[in-house]
Amino acid sequence: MSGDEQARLGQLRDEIDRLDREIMELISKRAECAQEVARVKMEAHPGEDVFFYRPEREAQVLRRIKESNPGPLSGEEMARLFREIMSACLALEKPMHIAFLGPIGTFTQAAALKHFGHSVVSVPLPAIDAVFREVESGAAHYGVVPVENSTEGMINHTLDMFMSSPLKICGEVQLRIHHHLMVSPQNKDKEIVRIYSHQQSFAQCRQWLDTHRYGIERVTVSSNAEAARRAAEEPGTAAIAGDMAAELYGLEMLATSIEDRPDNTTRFLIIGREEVPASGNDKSSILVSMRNKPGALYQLLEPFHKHNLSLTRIETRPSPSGTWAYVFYIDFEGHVDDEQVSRVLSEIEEEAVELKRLGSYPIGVL
Ligand SMILES: O=C(O)C(=O)C[C@]1(C(=O)O)C=C[C@@H](O)C=C1
Repeated sequence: MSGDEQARLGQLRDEIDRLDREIMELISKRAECAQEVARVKMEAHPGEDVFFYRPEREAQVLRRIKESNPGPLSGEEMARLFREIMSACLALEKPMHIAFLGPIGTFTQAAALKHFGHSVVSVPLPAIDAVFREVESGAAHYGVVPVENSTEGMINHTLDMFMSSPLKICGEVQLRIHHHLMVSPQNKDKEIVRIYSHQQSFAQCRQWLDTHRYGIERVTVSSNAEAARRAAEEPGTAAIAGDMAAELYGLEMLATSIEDRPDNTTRFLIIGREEVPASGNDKSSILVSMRNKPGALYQLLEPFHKHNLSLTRIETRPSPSGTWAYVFYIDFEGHVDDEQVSRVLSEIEEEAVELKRLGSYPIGVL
C-alpha cells in the first residue's frame, strides 16, 4: 500500500468511526424514546392488555424512510436497517413472541423475521391451526402463516381457519421464494435416488425437475426444513428447500433458484388479537357467505364497483355449513374506518347470509 493510499484510507476510516459514534448515540436516544412510549402506554392502560406493537405506526415509519431516503443506499436497504432498529426498540418495550408455521428454517420463519425484524422470539409450531391456537390462547402475541403463492395459488387451510377463528389480520408480508436443490457434503458426488420437499415446493419446481432430474423419486414431507433435515441424514438423498434450511442443516447446493417462475412469491399474513387503526395505505379482508341463488356473486361485487373500491383478491371456499354452499374470501384496498368502505360493507351485509370482518391492515411495505 502506498503512503498516499494509507493516509487517505486512514482519514476516511476516522470519519467512519466518528459517524458510527454519532449513529450509536442517535440510536440510543431513539431507544430511550421507545422506552418512554412504553411507559406512556402502560400508564394510560393500567392493569389492561397493552399493545406495544403498533403495525400502523411501523408501516408509516418504514414508508417515510423509503420515500425520503437520500441514497446512495436503496430505499429497500434503508428500510431494512430501520426495520431492525425498530425491532430492537420494540423488544425494549416488550419482547414479542411470534408463532410461525415451523419447523425452524422454513420460509414462514424468514417471512416472520422480515416483517418483525430479528429482535423477536420466534416460536415454531407444527401446523397452521396450531399457530392460530397459540395466538388465540395468548401464548404468542402474533402469528405468521402463509396465505398465497404466486405460482400455486391460495393456501386453503389458512383461509378456512378464519371461518372459525376470532383472530384478526394485522399485516401482510411478501417473500420472494428461491428454491435450491441441496445435499449433505458427503453426498455431493454420489448418485441421488430420492428428493424430499414440501408439496408446494415440488409444484413450484415441477418443470425444472422434469427437465433436469426426470425419474428420480420425489417424496413429499411436511416442510422444506424437514426435507433438508432428512437430506442431511440419509445417504443418496437431496432436498428442495430455501437458504435458511440449507444453512441450518449444513447442506450444499447442487442447483440454485430452480423455481419455474422467476417471480415466485409467497404472501404471508400476520394474525393477532386486536384491530389495527388506519395507516394511510391499507387493505381489508372479509369472509362473506351469500344465499345460493342466481346473481349472488354479482350482488356481492356490485357495491365495490359502485363505490370504486379496488378488489385485490376473491376466492371461493366450500362453506362448512352445508353442501354446495360457498364462502367468498375477499381482499380489497381501504380500511374499515374509511367511509367508502363502511358503505360497501353495509350494502353487502344487506344481501349476505353472513359477513365476517377479518381485519384492516397496512399494505406490506418491505
Ligand atoms: O410508536 C410507538 O408506539 C412505539 O412503540 C415506538 C415504535 C418505534 O420504535 O418506532 C416501536 C414499536 C411499535 O411497534 C411502533 C413504533
